[in-house]
Order: sequence, then structure tokens, then C-alpha cells
Amino acid sequence: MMATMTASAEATVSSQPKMTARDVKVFYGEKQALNGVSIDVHTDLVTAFIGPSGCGKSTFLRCLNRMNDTIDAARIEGRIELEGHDIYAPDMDVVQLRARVGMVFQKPNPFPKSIYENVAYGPRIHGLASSKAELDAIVEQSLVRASLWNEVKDRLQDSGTALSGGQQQRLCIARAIAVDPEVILMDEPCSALDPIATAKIEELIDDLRGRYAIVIVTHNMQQAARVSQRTAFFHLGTLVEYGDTAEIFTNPREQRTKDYITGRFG
Ligand SMILES: Nc1ncnc2c1ncn2[C@@H]1O[C@H](COP(=O)(O)OP(=O)(O)OP(=O)(O)O)[C@@H](O)[C@H]1O
Repeated sequence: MMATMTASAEATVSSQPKMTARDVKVFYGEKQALNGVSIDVHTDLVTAFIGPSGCGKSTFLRCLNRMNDTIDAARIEGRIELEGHDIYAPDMDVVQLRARVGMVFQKPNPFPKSIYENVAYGPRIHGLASSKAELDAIVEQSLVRASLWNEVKDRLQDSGTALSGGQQQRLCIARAIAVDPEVILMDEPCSALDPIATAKIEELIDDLRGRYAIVIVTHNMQQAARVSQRTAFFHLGTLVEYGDTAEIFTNPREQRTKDYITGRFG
């Protein structure tokens, strides 16, 4: 399998990471799900989280915008910073944080509202537009960036839920983009999509790289190799290896990484 993978070309790394995580541990009640994860996330790079089911990828992803706050049993230790600020500090506004660190889920989840309203909702509640014309411009720009504008520009008042699965996922990406995020977290964004819709999302991720720091959880190793420049391999709650995607797939340092990418377990 390794020989057929083509990892994306190496990208330049900006000197300052957008987000840093240090020694992050997560507990669900008594059970420890993450054993001290440290990682940097850069704007110029797409970071992929890979690893077998239950290894803690989604748990860690959710730490990055405090989605775990919504799970009563979850408790987190360690430190996560966005632009040098502790996102778990008491004065952190979680609503603002989730606009700055947006999220796209496994199953496309547009609101049962029009395409326009799906995208306009966030900018409206965050007061990002002072007129209808400004809001229209944000909606258009977000849909353009999400590679959906040409398909929907003549039907903005149709329901978002009437779109195809792939279009719905791009609508969800447009919705995240509309509030001008710095980071976009994607939790297996293609797992409910067919290969053509998946290819469009992968292309889109590449287009968005550099404008937003992107972190993607994926079960699909070829996808990680195609879309990311950094890969983090998780196993049993531990970050086993984190580094340049091409290196991880062609010359992993750890035996466990090697075993996983060659299909020996997972
Ligand atoms: N809400 C929760 N309550 C209790 N335990 C949880 C909860 N969510 C996850 N876990 C446990 O934490 C561990 C890590 O799960 P997580 O979903 O983060 O793994 P994952 O690598 O994303 O898996 P998958 O690829 O299957 O989505 C697992 O043992 C899981 O059972």
C-alpha cells in the first residue's frame, strides 16, 4: 500500500504555530482516553490525525475548540493555546472560540433552512455585517471559497437539506468559513460521501490551505497522504508519532506506525 501513496509536497512552515497543545490528557469519568498529547498546528499546513478506532483522534480534535465541554463526563488536563492564549482560561469566550476554531462533522449537518440562511446565520449572530449588502457579500464569498457558489447561486433560497451529500458538506464548510475562522477542524468529513464528492472536498482542503489552519481526522490513510503535510498517528490514547506526512508514510520512526500504515492492525 505504501508504494501507491503520493504524499503532498512539503509546504513552508510559518515560524509561529497557530495552535499548540502540551501534555493534553482527557478523562471520561475514571477512564483515561488521552495520555498527554503535545502537538503544534500551523496555518500553512494541513494536519491529519490517523489511527485505529477508539485511539482518541476525535477526543483530541474536540479539545481544540472545547467541544468536549458539552460532554459531562469529560475532564481535560494540560494546556492548549490559540495564538498564545490559553483556550481553557476562565475569561475565554467559548462562543468566540468556536467561531475562531470552526468544526465540520462526519455527517453533513446543514440547518433546515435555506442555503443563504445556513451561511448567513453565523455572521449575523456575531455581528459581522452591518448591512444586507455586506451580508450578501459574506455569503457569496464563503460559498465561493467552499467551491459551491456556481452550483447554488441561482437557488440560494432552496433548503440546504435538499442538496446532495457532498454539496451539503461544502455548505457546512461555507458556514464555518463565513465567521472568518483561523482554524477549521474536520472530523472524518468525507466518510459519508461517495468518491467524487470526496475528491471535491479533498481539492477544497488543498485550496483552503494557507488561509486557515486545517486539522482533519481520517480513517483513510490514502486521504491523509493526499491532503496533509503533517500527520499525527494515535494509538490507544497516545500520540505515537507526529511529523512530515511523506516521512510518516515512507519512513516511519516507530514500529507501531509502520505496522499500522502497512495494514498489520487497525
Ligand atoms: N462521550 C464519551 N464518553 C465516554 N467515553 C468516550 C466518549 N467519547 C469517546 N470515548 C472513549 O474515548 C476513547 C477515544 O474515543 P475517540 O472517539 O476519541 O476515538 P477515535 O480515535 O476518534 O475513534 P473513531 O475513529 O472510532 O471515531 C474510546 O475508548 C471511546 O470509547
